Amino acid sequence: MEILLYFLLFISSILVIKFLVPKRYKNLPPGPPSLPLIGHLHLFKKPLHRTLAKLSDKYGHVLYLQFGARPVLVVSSPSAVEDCLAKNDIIFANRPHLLMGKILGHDYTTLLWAPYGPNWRNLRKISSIELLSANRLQSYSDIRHAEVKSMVQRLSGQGCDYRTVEMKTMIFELTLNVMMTMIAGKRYFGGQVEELEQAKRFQEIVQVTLSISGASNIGDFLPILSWIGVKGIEKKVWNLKEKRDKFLQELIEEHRISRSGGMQTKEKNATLIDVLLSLQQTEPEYYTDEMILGIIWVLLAAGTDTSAVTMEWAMSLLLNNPQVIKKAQAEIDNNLEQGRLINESDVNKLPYLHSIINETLRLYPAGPLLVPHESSEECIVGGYNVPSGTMLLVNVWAIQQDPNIWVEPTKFKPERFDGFEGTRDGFKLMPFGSGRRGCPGEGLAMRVVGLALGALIQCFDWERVGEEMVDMSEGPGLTLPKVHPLKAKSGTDTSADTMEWAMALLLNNPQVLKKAQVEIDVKLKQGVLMDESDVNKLPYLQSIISETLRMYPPGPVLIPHESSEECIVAGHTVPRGTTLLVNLWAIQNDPNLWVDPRKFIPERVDGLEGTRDGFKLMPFGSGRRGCPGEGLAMRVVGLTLGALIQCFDWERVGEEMVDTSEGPGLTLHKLQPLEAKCRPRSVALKFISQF
Ligand code: HEM
Repeated sequence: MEILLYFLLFISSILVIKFLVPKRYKNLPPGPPSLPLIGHLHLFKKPLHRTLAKLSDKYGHVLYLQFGARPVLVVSSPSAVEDCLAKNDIIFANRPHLLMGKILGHDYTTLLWAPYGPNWRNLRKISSIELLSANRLQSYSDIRHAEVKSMVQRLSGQGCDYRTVEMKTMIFELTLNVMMTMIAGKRYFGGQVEELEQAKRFQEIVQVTLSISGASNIGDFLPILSWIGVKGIEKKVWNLKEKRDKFLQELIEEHRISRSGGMQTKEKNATLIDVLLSLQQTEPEYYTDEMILGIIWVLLAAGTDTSAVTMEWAMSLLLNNPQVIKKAQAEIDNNLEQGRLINESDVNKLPYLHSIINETLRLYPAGPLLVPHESSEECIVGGYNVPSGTMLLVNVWAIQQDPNIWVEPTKFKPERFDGFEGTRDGFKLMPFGSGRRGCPGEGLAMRVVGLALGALIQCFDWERVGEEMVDMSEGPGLTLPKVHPLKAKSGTDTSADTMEWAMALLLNNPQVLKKAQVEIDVKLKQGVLMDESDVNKLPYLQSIISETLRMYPPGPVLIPHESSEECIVAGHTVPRGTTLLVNLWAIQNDPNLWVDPRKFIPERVDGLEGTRDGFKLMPFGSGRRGCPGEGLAMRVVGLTLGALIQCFDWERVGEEMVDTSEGPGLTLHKLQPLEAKCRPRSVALKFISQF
């Protein structure tokens, strides 16, 4: 079998060299030596923009590479970009045929993937005039304001102390909600989600899309691998397409039904699907469902992650540069009336905020290599001949950090944009691309990013989670994601640690969660959110908390005591002035005292009143220096945990059990912050919707 495979590879490499590798051109741009068959694929290291920047430094800013069977031109100087995207704009206004475009782009017919020609021109016209025009965007400004307000409310609901916030998730959900409300009038994340099943399906589609977007498909460069049956990520992408198309088709159907039922939407409230369906009525042959579906997906795919990663980078840069946050807060406070949340029209009066966004887009452009273009004819770039059918990568990242163009290019200095308007400076700053295939969503992106970032700066003080600077490493993927999702501090306490442990244990023991839900449903009044006095009626919930405190006492070694006199302990003499460390954790997990001590079995403390069992269970310590906050902690944990169990169904994020490794420090906290999936329970929907 192996011999056959090598034979096929050999034969196919000869075929590729003969038929696919372009005939020798004279005056091609320079490039490093290449290997047979794979060309320069062995140099393909992520992040690709950094690898290509190093190669360009060595071989020149017009660089010619061979990714397997595909010739590639990499440009990384303003004049070379001008040659491609201004002088030869039409020639380079095509996209290469890659697997994603074939499957997710409906055989290269959608706006993102279509070749330059009448179909692309028409799609572009529709998006500019009908979907993303200034008027249309203005008509959706309330949607964006409401989403940003809801994010601020959720963050403020966490109290006045600093708390750690999962910034990445929060920002990503905000942009998805904004886009889906504009497109279909639906929000799928956060509070007030109405169609839970639909929301869950959508969330799954988004997750798979994100996991696929960072993967490269080797078959795009070595087609022979596809021919001999090496499919790579192809199957995953087909599955995604099937689920995505079914989901979007149902959304279109829903809108069609409500329109035909006489619920014609007023122009102001029309969603983008409504706009496209009314165009379908006038020209059904062109505006097919498949075409509408393609447009919606491109807007979602191109518009969500790009804006979200830009905000995440901006917040990371701000956390590492607190003086910039202070200056931006002062600008907002001086320009807006006190007590009012920033709105989109305010953003225009805030040049420093605008400079922060430009400086973020300069350092971390969401498309560091733009989207690949392809030449439809032979042309000249930087004095070199470039064959037809060459894939073009514009290394915007390298240009925007070039020390010959920018002073101290790696430093975050929004002031460098003082007095600068817009987001484009010739060909040296162009985070949204340039020319015919430049980004049509720039207006929307700048509104969403400006408003959301402005609100986060206006409404909150921010701090890093630890002493260290926020890690700024870049991950793989198309939209320059951060390797480490951003968290920021907005307090920490033992009650929070206990709740996190309890939730982790419940996720790993779903039968306990079910039993606790049944107890709450049976003992409490239906349709009413539990309150503190209910906790006393719920012995199983209390057992869960006691068992959590047994396995993971917040103070695993009690706060040190000291003997003021000589005394006898277990028959031994202990001198005066001895520090006493009580290893509570060891006692509470001692196999001589507890059966299967590392197993989470709340039933073992059935019938126990309070949280104390002699000296074998005493999470709050004992005696004169025992914890005076026990009562408060039990109320907070009991009520919060109870409400979480009452209101939501919980699931682990993946198949694996939740990692319960313990972190360093005096309080026993989880090493890995807990992540979980939840959805509101039907019994609780009514009161959740009133929050
Ligand atoms: C900060 C946010 C964003 C950034 C940095 C960004 C950047 C880009 C870049 C660099 C390109 C490729 C240009 C080229 O190939 O020459 C692009 C294309 C595109 N963008 Fe954006 N984008 C953002 C947000 C959006 C939004 C909100 C939408 C729409 C809802 C959108 C829709 C598109 C589409 C449809 C294309 C493909 C255009 C075509 O091929 O004709 N983008 N964007």
